[in-house]
Amino acid sequence: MDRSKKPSAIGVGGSLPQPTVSIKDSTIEASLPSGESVTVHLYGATVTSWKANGQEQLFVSEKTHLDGSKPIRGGIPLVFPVFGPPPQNHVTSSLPQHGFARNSNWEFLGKSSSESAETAGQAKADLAVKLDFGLSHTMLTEEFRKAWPYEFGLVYSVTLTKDTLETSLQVRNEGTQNFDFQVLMHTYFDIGNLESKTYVDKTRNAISQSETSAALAITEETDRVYQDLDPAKPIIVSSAEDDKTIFSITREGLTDMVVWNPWIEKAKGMADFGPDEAYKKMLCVEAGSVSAWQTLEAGDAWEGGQSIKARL
Ligand SMILES: O=P(O)(O)OC[C@H]1O[C@H](O)[C@H](O)[C@@H](O)[C@@H]1O
Repeated sequence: MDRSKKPSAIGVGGSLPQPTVSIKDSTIEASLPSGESVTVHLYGATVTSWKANGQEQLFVSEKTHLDGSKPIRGGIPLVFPVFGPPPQNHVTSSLPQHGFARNSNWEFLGKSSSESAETAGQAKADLAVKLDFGLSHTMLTEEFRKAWPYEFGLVYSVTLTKDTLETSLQVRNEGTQNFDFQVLMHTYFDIGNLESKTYVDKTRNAISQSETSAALAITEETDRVYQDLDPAKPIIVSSAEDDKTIFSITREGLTDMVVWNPWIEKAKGMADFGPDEAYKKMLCVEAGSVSAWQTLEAGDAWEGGQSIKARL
């Protein structure tokens, strides 16, 4: 029997609080009725804040530029189409370090929210809000378009649920030529205080040849690329002191993981990193596909993403 046209009973369903989305200047903020929120800056479609369990989960440098003159130092900058300094004599050679996605103005494509099916006694438990952002070749500066002359479309989705932050990127080849790309979600985690406790990144399932230990202690400058990981097996960032999980990251389509902490000297050398000692409260754990090139054929699309749980 089709009851869709019948008025719903007062107090059921529709009267429950819904997610809110607000747009202010160049930022989009989404909040759930349970208090979690996420903020995305249109410059780079950079997630600049994720609040969950009553606290900020991402690190943003006090000295970051937010005016579009430099990539945002913190949150989740997106690396595309090249990771690190571009190789010489390569199609990406004229691009800046980490490509152009983090230094381009994206557009907000809209929001959608969803709820899990109502189950007895557990109505609408899994409320989620998704924000979509777009970047295409027509939106790039002339300089970037010349440096990477492919016709592409990116759709970046940021989904907030009570327990997770999910970020996923769809890359479309809208041209007639194949292109190669690398991609990375350069997540700066706020880990509280590295000084009073030692934190480790448990790359439990790393099959990298050089990494024999399942856990990596962060006690000095660290910049490593772990390759060929099983994306479904979580990377755990935990406190060595009490082995408590701080973050747990699963991925789809992203088999590499970069772990980076600049430590004291490098932190001091970065003009947009501050305060100097902030290296003690941040750790970058970056899900990506960077150790090889993904080839995307004309007309094809690729998708990859991460799902993060914090301080559960
Ligand atoms: O200073 P950026 O261009 O933002 O790069 C910051 C860092 O990104 C990644 O984590 C790389 O592995 C590091 O080598 C690099 O220093």
